[in-house]
Amino acid sequence: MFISGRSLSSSKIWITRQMRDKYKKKAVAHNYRSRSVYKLIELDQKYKLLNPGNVVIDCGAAPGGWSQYISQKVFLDITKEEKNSSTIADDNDGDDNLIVADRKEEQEQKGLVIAIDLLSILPIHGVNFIQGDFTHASIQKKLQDLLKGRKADIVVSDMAPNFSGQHLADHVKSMDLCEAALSLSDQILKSEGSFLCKFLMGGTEEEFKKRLQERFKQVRYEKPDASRPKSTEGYYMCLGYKNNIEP
Ligand SMILES: C[S@@+](CC[C@H](N)C(=O)[O-])C[C@H]1O[C@@H](n2cnc3c(N)ncnc32)[C@H](O)[C@@H]1O
Repeated sequence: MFISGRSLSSSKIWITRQMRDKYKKKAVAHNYRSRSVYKLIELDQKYKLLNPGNVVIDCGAAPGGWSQYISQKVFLDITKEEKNSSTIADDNDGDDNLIVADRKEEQEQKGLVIAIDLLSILPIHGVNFIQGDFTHASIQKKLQDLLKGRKADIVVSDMAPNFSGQHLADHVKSMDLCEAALSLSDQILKSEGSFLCKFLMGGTEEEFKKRLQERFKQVRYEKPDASRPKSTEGYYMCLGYKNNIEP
């Protein structure tokens, strides 16, 4: 018997795994749309990637877990910080709340988050969503239009191809998505900007890493705790874009 393309026994295994998965439980408890948000959170905590007022591009965003977290960091951190300090100074007749509102408005004006995916997503506060194939010139043109000449602080890509079951073919498609994300970064990243991309291992990732090293001061391989050990996925975390690369 099949349920949504899975046999009954593999569906049972999938459901049991989901129920046991600590990141899945955390994502539900914190209203995140994906467990994979914890991969980004781990890397953000380690490298301090995302800050209020940043310009961020999220490639392969559906269902939206990463974009939710990015939006919180780009638009709302300032509110938390200011609220904490206003708890200490509580004798100012609400002046702190005005400061919070002003600073928040300032960040909302400065910050820009653009998310792209083949699939649609439900709206997320502050996130400009483009539906379409990231590798198509028309989609990248829409992205450039939204940027209005501004440069990005960080480009993240959690894009993954539909798994065909043929490991080598999936690896090649995954590296093509990485190449597309890097090529966009060459056009829009600020000097000293960051780039994070997921890939499926399979042999050519070392070649790709060399090209990253030409462009960034630091390139590290990462396998966040939330990335399932059995999965062949890994991430390249790149810091300090050198900005002297011809696109
Ligand atoms: C692992 S999911 C991303 C999960 C996301 N980071 C989150 O936290 O919700 C990978 C996504 O990449 C998208 N994707 C794959 N190829 C793409 C392409 N060529 N253009 C845009 N999105 C693509 C898929 O549609 C899929 O939604």
